[in-house]
Amino acid sequence: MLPAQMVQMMEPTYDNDPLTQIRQSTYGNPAYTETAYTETAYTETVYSDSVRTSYRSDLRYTPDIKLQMEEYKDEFPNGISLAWKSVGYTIVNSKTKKKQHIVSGCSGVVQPGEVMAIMGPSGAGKSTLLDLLAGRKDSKMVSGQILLNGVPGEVKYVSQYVMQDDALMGVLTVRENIQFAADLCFPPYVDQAEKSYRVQQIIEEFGLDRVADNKIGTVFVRGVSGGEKRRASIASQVITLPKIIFLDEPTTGLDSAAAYNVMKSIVEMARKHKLTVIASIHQPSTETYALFDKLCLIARGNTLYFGDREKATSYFEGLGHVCPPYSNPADHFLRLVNSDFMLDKSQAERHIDTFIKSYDQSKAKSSTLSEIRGITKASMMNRFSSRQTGTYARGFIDQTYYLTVRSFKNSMRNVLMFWVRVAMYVCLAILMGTTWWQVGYNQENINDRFSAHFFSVAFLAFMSVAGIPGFLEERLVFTRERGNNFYSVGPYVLANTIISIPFVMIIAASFSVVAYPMIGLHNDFSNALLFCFYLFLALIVAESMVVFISAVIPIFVAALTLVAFANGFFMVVEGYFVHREKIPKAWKWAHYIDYQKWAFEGIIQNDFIGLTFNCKQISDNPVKYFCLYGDKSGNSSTFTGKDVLDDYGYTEINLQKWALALFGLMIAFRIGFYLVLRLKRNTQ
Ligand SMILES: Nc1ncnc2c1ncn2[C@@H]1O[C@H](COP(=O)(O)OP(=O)(O)OP(=O)(O)O)[C@@H](O)[C@H]1O
Repeated sequence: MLPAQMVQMMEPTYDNDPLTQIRQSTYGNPAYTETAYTETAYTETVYSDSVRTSYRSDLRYTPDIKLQMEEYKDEFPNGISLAWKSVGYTIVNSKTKKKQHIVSGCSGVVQPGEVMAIMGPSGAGKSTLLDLLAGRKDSKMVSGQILLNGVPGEVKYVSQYVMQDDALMGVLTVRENIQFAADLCFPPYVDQAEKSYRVQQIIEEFGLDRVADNKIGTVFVRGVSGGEKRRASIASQVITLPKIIFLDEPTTGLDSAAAYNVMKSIVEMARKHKLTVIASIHQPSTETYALFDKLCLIARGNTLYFGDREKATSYFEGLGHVCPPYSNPADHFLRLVNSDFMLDKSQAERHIDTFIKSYDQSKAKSSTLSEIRGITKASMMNRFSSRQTGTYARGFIDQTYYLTVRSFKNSMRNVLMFWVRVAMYVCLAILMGTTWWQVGYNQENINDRFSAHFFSVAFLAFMSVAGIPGFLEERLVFTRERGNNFYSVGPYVLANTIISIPFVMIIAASFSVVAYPMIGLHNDFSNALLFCFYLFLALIVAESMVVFISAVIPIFVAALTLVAFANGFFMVVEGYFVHREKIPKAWKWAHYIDYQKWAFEGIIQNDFIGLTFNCKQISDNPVKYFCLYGDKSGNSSTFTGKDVLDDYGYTEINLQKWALALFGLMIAFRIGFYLVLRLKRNTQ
């Protein structure tokens, strides 16, 4: 039974609906307390003062219902502390085969509501430490212990890793991007109104109210500022208020004011919702640095200082490194521990060793260790238990639905991706129509007809390369969202396939409507429809090949070259330039996997069969004709389209089977696309 139904069964006797409270608690509302289900009356504040809800809990419910509801409430209303003891990460150097300590012996603790900065010079090990704490490293190479509320546990069930890039859909608004994340991250029993409420709340918390309905921005559309984009990206990734948040350099690429605003939003959110936040950061400004509660300063993978941010200055003063007046402490520390530019290598090593040793013997370290001991529960044999939700909040169908809706909006609004292509195809159709204008039914027009069909298929398919930039942009968003477990590969590939159908249909139809009558092809509506259908099939295979190749090599120039090469190659082995029988044995296989061949042959069959062509009259008395095809005795004035196809050896074409071959190729490329994306995740 869903919680919503359970709650409705309770028939509350108060004015305000407790449903909201109970549902909110399911995704971590800190205002919710453990007492929510005790059988005494109580009042509590939910979300904001403006939404003050009071209710009595003398409700009619059975013990069973109570149990189920307990399962859905916020498991950790007071947040989760994160502690790490002697954490290390060691790799084996592939060249020297020697062990290399990337991070070693790091300890620390961050309490709920606190925000910690990991700082250090470039290559110090910040990202590695962040990944270690987030449980993103291969456990075989990891040493030490990660403790959640004092006991070992799986960080991934209670945390979110916010990646550095702002991969958002540029043509969608800030609200739409965050709403998409909400749709996929909240479980199905959280209804639309509640999700929208939560979206509005996080928009306000991140100071995005003013630009909520502005587009993120693309190369064509001026969107929100860099700082707003970063905040929108972070907001969309923490919409469910995970208890622990890891941020990989959240301020990189921003000016100091934008960086400050980003960090301020994060800090306020952490305080308000008792979230534990850890961020790696490069050179924060004085104001941004002052927002942090704790500092973990590392170099060469070792801790040089861990503790309260406020105490760091006096700690280094104690070591004789006074922070000059009016200077930024963060800059001061980073300069102090940066040995990259020391010419003497051993001197540089000694310089860092001094800091490592000083910290090992410091009060700062011993008080950190005693704080960890303090929160360590009596028995370390216990494991941190949290509700281990499935990997995804929504099922396959929901994921596919939300992805399809978003892709549809994206394509409709993305001028570059779609409408420019449609315009280009229509222009090409006009160009072809005027060039092949009313191609006619004389025998000298046969070649023109073939070339019109060849060019229609080949050029339309070739121009599917125009989809590469749009796909690569979307792929970045996919990579981030998949990393955040918004959805799996299957729904993404399915949505991508579904959404390509209407758009490819529009392209095929807009081309056919213009080109077909202008060229003067087989004058029958059903033939025109079949022409359009075959172009549609060819294009959908071409699109599938584009996404497959772009998934294999997600680099624009490389993908473009490879797709162009494949299409060029398919043109060569199609059987148009070189007679099918003359294609060398070595390339025969390519002829059969060539989608252009199946489309071209289907289209010529559709056009030629049923048509009659005129031979050339060569004498008046007696009347004699010269026929290139069919009856060449000179007595016949016409020949059929079938005669032409027979002459070229196209005797076995079956329209249904040829369409099936195209469909099969589309499925094959889509399966390849799916496998590549799956495989890439596993190897990342
Ligand atoms: N898997 C690995 N194999 C080899 N070297 C590694 C590996 N992981 C990390 N390193 C090395 O360990 C060091 C620390 O890397 P890390 O990316 O954590 O540093 P960082 O402090 O985040 O650097 P930056 O600020 O420049 O991003 C670097 O010298 C890096 O090359």
